Amino acid sequence: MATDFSCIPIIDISALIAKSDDPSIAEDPAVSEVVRQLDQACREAGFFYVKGHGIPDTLLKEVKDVTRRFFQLPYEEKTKIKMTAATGYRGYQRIGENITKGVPDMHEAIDCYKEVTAGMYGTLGKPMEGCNQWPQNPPNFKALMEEYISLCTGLARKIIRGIALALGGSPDEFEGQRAGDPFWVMRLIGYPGASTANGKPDVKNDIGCGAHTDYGLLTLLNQDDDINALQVKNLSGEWISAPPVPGAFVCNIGDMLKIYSNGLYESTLHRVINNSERYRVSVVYFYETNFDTAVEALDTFKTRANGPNKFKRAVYGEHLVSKVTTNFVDI
Ligand SMILES: N=C(N)NCCCC[C@H](N)C(=O)O
Ligand SMILES: O=C(O)CCC(=O)C(=O)O
Ligand SMILES: [Fe+2]
Repeated sequence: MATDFSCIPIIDISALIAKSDDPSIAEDPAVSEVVRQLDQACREAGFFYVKGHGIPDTLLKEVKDVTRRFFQLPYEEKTKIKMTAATGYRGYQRIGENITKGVPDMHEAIDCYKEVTAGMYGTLGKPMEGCNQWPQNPPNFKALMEEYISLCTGLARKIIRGIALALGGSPDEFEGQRAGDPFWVMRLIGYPGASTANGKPDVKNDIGCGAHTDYGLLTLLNQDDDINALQVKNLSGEWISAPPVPGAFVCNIGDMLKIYSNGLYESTLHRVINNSERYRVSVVYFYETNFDTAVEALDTFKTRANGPNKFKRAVYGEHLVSKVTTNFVDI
């Protein structure tokens, strides 16, 4: 449940990282303090920063630098890995191709998804079937991103174990059928500076990405240092800035975790407006449930105390497909 938060908390999760697979995790005082902070942040804002996460700063920078260099290439080069329905919505989309609530977003991106092989999830998974399309240069682009995805998957799993405890469940609540085989999405995104987007320097407020919620469990956002562009909506309808905190990820709750928590945790609306003159890059990793799992409120004392089920059960893959197949113009 979002409140009138005015800033987004920073949580040092190092104790949780150290103990996440320890059988005594639930009794560790330092972990309990992290869990308390996660619970508070998820209830009040649905957004928080994490530091002490263990992913090297050099890697956070490298994935952004490689992304930035890709977007500097001429359009003809970028469109060699064009995203279409036939590629399973994987690949490059130009500025204005992604639409949010009917309005074109002022960003370009490479979208990647966990591989879906033919017939893997029957008709449900058909639109997402395909392999990712990676740029040829630098030659280690694919390997670098796969390494990053693997580290983000491990990190998100650990944070989700903490969130399971925060919800009054067992740390294993999201293993197995729920998210033991987590689907993932990664978006490499570029937002032109205000002047480039408009052709003149004085016009502001072009929407880099319109107000939306994320679709799955937990998002790990690695945003450019020094540019303040991400905004998060609080209960009063005010847009609160989520400025970059170097070395930290911005984390936020997705629609599936809202359902699992029976609305105790909100998937908070957020948007991007790059009013700076500079081109902004973000690398966004989305940790999701199993593709074909049906999601409904967990049965823990906290979710039960929040009253009868507030949301209809949802199948994550259906939710994703309904978004992906309506998110783009002209493809
Ligand atoms: N996989 C995720 N969460 N992508 C978020 C993209 C948000 C913009 C999209 N046009 C929308 O309207 O959802
Ligand atoms: O670039 C950002 O800061 C946020 C992007 C985002 O919200 C998304 O891709 O879902
Ligand atoms: Fe988002």
